Amino acid sequence: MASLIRPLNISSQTRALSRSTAVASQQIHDPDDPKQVALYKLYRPERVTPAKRGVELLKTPRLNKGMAFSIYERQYLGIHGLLPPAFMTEEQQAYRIMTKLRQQPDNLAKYIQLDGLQDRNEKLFYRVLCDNIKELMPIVYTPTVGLACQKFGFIYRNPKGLYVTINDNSISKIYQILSNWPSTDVKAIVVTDGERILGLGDLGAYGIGIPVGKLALYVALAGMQPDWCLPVLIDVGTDNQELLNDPFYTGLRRKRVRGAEYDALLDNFMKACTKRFGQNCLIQFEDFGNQNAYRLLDRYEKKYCMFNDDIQGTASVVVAGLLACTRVTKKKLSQEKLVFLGAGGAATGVAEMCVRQMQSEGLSEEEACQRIYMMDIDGLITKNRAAHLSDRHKKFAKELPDTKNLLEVVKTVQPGALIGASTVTGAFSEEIIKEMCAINPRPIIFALSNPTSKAECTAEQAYTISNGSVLFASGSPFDNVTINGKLYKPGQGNNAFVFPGVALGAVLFKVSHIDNSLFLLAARKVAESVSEKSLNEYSRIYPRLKDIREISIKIAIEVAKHCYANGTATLYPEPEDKELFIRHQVYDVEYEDLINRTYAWPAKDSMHGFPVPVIRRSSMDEE
Ligand SMILES: NC(=O)C1=CN([C@@H]2O[C@H](COP(=O)(O)OP(=O)(O)OC[C@H]3O[C@@H](n4cnc5c(N)ncnc54)[C@H](OP(=O)(O)O)[C@@H]3O)[C@@H](O)[C@H]2O)C=CC1
Ligand SMILES: CC(=O)C(=O)O
Ligand SMILES: [Mg+2]
Repeated sequence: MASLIRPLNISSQTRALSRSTAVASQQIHDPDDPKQVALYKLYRPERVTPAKRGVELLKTPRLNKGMAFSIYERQYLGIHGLLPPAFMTEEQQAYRIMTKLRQQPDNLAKYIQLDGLQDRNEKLFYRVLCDNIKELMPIVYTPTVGLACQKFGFIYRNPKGLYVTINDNSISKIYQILSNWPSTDVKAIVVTDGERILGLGDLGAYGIGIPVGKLALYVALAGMQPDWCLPVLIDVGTDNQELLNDPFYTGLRRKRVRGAEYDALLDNFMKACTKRFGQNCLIQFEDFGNQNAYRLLDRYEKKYCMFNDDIQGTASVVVAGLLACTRVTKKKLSQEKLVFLGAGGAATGVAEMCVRQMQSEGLSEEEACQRIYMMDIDGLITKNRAAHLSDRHKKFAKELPDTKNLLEVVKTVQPGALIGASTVTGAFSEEIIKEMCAINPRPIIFALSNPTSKAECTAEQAYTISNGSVLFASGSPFDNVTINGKLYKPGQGNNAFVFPGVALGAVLFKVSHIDNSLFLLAARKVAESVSEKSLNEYSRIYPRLKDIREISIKIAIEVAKHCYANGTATLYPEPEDKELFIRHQVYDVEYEDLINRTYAWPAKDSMHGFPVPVIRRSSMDEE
């Protein structure tokens, strides 16, 4: 421990470095600028002295600071003597957590430890998550969250969201449930019905882990306030027989309800949310099954402030990756041919956004669709299959023979990019990757299916088989790969680059509807955030994970500009300086002083009166 923690008076620059991701909110504070001070006072989040005291305060995760409570707080708030007499800074607590976490035997144990921390001390949970995002995102999010969902009944300890079931099918009942949630200031809901949890299929009520994980990223990657966020599981049963037989299953033991009753539940849910939390409450749909995802998006997108992350968020992040690739291939997206393995919500959303991007580059819609080839479980989408295709897929149908053979399709089409969102592990075989390399000097291969166990190929396979020429991305993270002494850093093509920023903009500027074109704007922001060094030195076509927080702010600014221009932003007066407005409201992972809760300018380098240790950045957090 002594070698890692050095008590000393460190310069503000060193501290800023060690906390760079955590304090984005304070980066432009200048107490000498009266304009900034005035705006800060106008936009600062409400602060009130907590009504809770004593043990009750220590058991409130949003307020608890453990041994970081100062002597004044301990005495004033009735907790003196309830804690060990020593004091710890937040940094020391974070260090202790990380040390223990790294000693856990596996990722599920790490997930459980972090889950427990979130239940005890919310601010410390986010502090640890923000400071170690590259190391911990695979725990709170894909791939470990998938395993946690599969084992949810067994590892269950505390509820972290709301459950609305088919037995609560009326607006008043759902309103009642929403009213039971302790925060009245909910501004964003992530909801799933658990039918398509990552690529793991129907996990029913165990799917609650996904909204919980997505909302943890709202806070960690965009600085949303935790009490604005509500995870919801809609339980209409499950068709997963294993779960129905599972003694620990936490949901309704019945087959899935479909049809009119299901639709009525969803309608009632949307109305009840709006009634309870207001018409600007954002509702993010997540991991709905193929037959409902697009249908519900079409049904609600013009009526509510909502989006489907798997369709629109994924589309945005994949187009971002493709745009970054154009800087290497020196070909516009509209000059590429693309083959998709999978034609569900994710792949179809991406294909449609590629069409929009190609149109912006001068192609007609028909010409753009001609460049896109899609395969589903029945094979290539061809004109022969037209009678059984949805309208969405008809426009991509090709005058080609039916085939289920991806290699044959790649040989026939000669695509520049191969994109997998199929949940088929290992579908991109050595032969297929070699064929892509024979066609292209820099083939684009995205294995987007989650979790890692479902990826169409691994990073190692893609880089090794292509001898490093591939422009690769995957939905779940892979380790770096070294070939012939050269280091390759696979980017994570995951909607986590997009949904936090879009949500932040939508919530802060009180957007009434999420216009689909926002996602194309977000894609361009993500693409332009990829550095030349990243592209040229490491073939990495996505930004670093630790940059997402700043990217989210950029995306939120784009959302604001676009929504004021098209009249969907309803926050008035329109903030003159949107960036400052955002930065003043994002969540700060530094503990607050609970008794001196004045509206003072936040101290730039508050040391809590104690020596502050320097925490070494995680070795995984390098470039
Ligand atoms: N990286 C990221 O950010 C994201 C990744 N994903 C991942 O993408 C995957 C798919 O998600 P989503 O589109 O929402 O799921 P869907 O269930 O909507 O779609 C899956 C698609 O894969 C097709 N498919 C299944 N088996 C095969 C096969 N053997 N050959 C060809 N196609 C096949 C299905 O065909 P059919 O339609 O005929 O059933 C369907 O079109 C998941 O693993 C998910 O985790 C999703 C969102 C974001
Ligand atoms: C990333 C994501 O949203 C998914 O795999 O479903
Ligand atoms: Mg999803």
